[in-house]
Amino acid sequence: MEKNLNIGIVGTGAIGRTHIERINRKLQGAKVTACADANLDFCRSVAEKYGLKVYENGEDMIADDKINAVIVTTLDAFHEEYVLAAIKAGKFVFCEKPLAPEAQACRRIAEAEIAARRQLVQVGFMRRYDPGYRQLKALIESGEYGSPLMLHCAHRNPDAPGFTTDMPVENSMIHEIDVLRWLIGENYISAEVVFPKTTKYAQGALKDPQIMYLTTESGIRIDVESFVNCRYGYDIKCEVVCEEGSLNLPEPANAMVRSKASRMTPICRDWSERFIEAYNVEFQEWINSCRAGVVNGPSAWDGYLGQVAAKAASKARDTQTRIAIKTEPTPDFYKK
Ligand SMILES: NC(=O)C1=CN([C@@H]2O[C@H](COP(=O)(O)OP(=O)(O)OC[C@H]3O[C@@H](n4cnc5c(N)ncnc54)[C@H](O)[C@@H]3O)[C@@H](O)[C@H]2O)C=CC1
Ligand SMILES: O=C1[C@H](O)[C@H](O)[C@@H](O)[C@H](O)[C@H]1O
Repeated sequence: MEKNLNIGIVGTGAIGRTHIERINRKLQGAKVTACADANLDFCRSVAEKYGLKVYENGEDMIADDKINAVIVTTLDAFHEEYVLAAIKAGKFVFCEKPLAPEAQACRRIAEAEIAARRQLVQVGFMRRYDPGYRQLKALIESGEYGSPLMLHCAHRNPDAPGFTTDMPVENSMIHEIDVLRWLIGENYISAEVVFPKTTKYAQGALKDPQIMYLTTESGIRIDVESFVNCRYGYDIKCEVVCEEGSLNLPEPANAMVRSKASRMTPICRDWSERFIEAYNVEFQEWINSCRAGVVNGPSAWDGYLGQVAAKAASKARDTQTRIAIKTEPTPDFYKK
C-alpha cells in the first residue's frame, strides 16, 4: 500500500481551512503537514491549530521533498504561479476553481503539464462529486428518458457582501458551466446574459439577479439564474428536461420539523454546508488517485474550457449580445 501523502497547502483562508479540517480529521490516506499564505500571522495561527509547518513562501514549500502533493486555495489571481511551481516540482496539485482567471493562463498550465508528460493537475469543480449530480448523470446516460432538450438551473446565495456585477458569472456560475458540460457531455457554442429587475438588496451598482443562457453543440438550451441576495438561503436547482421525462437535482436530506401547526425543512446557508459530501468525496478520491499515481478528476483542460465559456458569458453580459464560445481542439493528452 502506498505511503500516506504529506500535503502542503497554499492559502489558509476560508476554504483552505475547511479542506485542512476535512483531510486531517475525516479523510484517509493523507495529512496536510505544511502551509503557506501571504498573511503570515494568520497562517501561523492555522498552523498552530493543526500542527503544521509554516513556510514563508509557497514555492519553497512546494519544492520541499517532504511534500508529496499540493493544494492551492489562494485568491484566484495567484493560482497559476503555484500550480506551475507544482508541475515544475513534479507534484500532484489540487487547485480550487477557477484554475486561473484568464483562459490563456489555463492554456499555459495545460501546456506545462503536457511538457511534463504527466497529468498532475485537478481543478476544484466539486459538484461532479455531489451524489445528486451523479444521480442526474446516471439517469441521463441510462437513455430511459430520451435526450436532454433544456436545463433550468438556479444558483442562489442568501447574500454576497462585496459582490460586483462581474462576479456572478465567473465566481459563482462557473460551477454550473463546468458541471452542466460534464452532466450532458457536450461543449457550449454560445452564451447570453440578461438582467431581470434588480433586487433592492443589491449593494451599490450590482445587478442581481442575472440569468445566463447557454446553447450546446446539439442545440440544448440552458438557463442558469444567479441570485446572490435571495435572502432565504443557499439554494441550488437543476432540472434536466428530456424527451420523455424531467430529471431534478435532489434537495439535501434535511429533517422536516412539524411544530406550532406548521412544517419546516431547513435550507442550507452556504456552499460548505450544501456540498459537504461533494467536497469529502472529491478529496478522498483525489487522495486515493494521487497515492495510486494517476489523477482523473477535472483536468487543467476542463479548467481552460470552463474559463473560455465564462469569459464569453462575461462579454455577453457586458455587451448585451449573444457571444460565440470558441475553444481550441482538445489535445490528445487530455482525451480520456
Ligand atoms: N469550490 C468551491 O465551492 C469554492 C472555491 N473557492 C475558491 O477558493 C479560493 C479561496 O477562496 P476563499 O477561501 O473564499 O478566499 P479567502 O480570501 O478566504 O482566502 C484566500 C487566502 O489566500 C491568501 N493569499 C492571497 N494572495 C496570496 C498569495 N499571493 N500567496 C499566498 N497566499 C495568498 C490570503 O491571504 C487568504 O488567506 C478562491 O480561488 C475561490 O474561488 C472559494 C469558495 C468556494
Ligand atoms: O465557489 C463558490 C461557491 O461554491 C458558491 O457556489 C458560490 O456561490 C460562490 O460565489 C463561489 O465562491
